Amino acid sequence: MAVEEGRAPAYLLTLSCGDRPGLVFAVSSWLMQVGGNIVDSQQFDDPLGNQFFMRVHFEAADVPLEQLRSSFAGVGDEHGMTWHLFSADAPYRTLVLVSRFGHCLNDLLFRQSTGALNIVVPAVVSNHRDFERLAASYDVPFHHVPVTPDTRDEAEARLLELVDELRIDLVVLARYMQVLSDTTCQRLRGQVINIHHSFLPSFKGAKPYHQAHDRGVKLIGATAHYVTPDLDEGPIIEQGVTRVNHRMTPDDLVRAGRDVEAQVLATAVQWHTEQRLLLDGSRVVVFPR
Ligand SMILES: Nc1nc2c(c(=O)[nH]1)N[C@@H](CN(C=O)c1ccc(C(=O)N[C@@H](CCC(=O)O)C(=O)O)cc1)CN2
Repeated sequence: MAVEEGRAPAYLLTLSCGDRPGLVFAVSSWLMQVGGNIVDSQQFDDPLGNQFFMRVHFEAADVPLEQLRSSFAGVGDEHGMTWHLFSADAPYRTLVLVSRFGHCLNDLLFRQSTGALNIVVPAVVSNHRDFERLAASYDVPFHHVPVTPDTRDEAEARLLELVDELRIDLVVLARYMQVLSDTTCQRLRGQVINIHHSFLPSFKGAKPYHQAHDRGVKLIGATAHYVTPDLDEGPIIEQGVTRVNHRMTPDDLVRAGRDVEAQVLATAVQWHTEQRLLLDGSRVVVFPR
């Protein structure tokens, strides 16, 4: 996303630490020191965990990112902060994984092509070839990485190789139906977002729409979450629902769920790339627009 003509470069600072008086003063004093101008600032104090969370969008002329980082390090250390400081305009290098259902992949590629999402997609990876032509239609390289019980480790090694080779910032599981190993989840902690096709915690597993049909629910939904080794248990980023009824077959529910899945995933990716998500243990603090 280009810097607007005449505007100073913009940055995003996110931080979390044990709550105590003076944290906002410490951050705003540092911003004064570096000549930063606040565009937007949000904070949350988790009373149960006694944790403080903050997101600051600011502009600062003539101070390179690395200099801002080395300058803020002192503030971060003094207050025991976990912090991140990024350029607000740098697009996220996003690897998209898909299996047999392509509606979320298609939606992400379209939103990327129109600039609706600040991402670049250096590659699409799949354990099937169904969406090779879709990727080609967006000039995105396609990698077929088949997964069988015998090739699961090799497939994951290839995935991590691509993450390094392509300098990936974010991995999106856009209806990728293979369970990632503990090793891969640890290696990519906080960098993998999955779209699960149910309103979690209901209907975990591979066939949630059939489970929903059999249960006779009147609402179905989708959940975007960070991926952890425990299937469908990761910290929830965003959820959405739509109304259904007794006349609808499992296939009708699959069709009704597609748009919810695509919208929920796109929102989660947008919030992640705008540094609006901070992990609070097994929960996610969201600083929305
Ligand atoms: N470590 C994790 N990996 C993945 C997660 C996750 O939460 N943690 N989510 C899945 C996506 N998913 C539901 O959203 C899901 C995918 C696959 C299965 C499953 O049972 N897969 C079977 C094979 C199914 C098939 O080949 O079609 C299996 O792996 O044995 C359940 C839920 C993505 N990865």
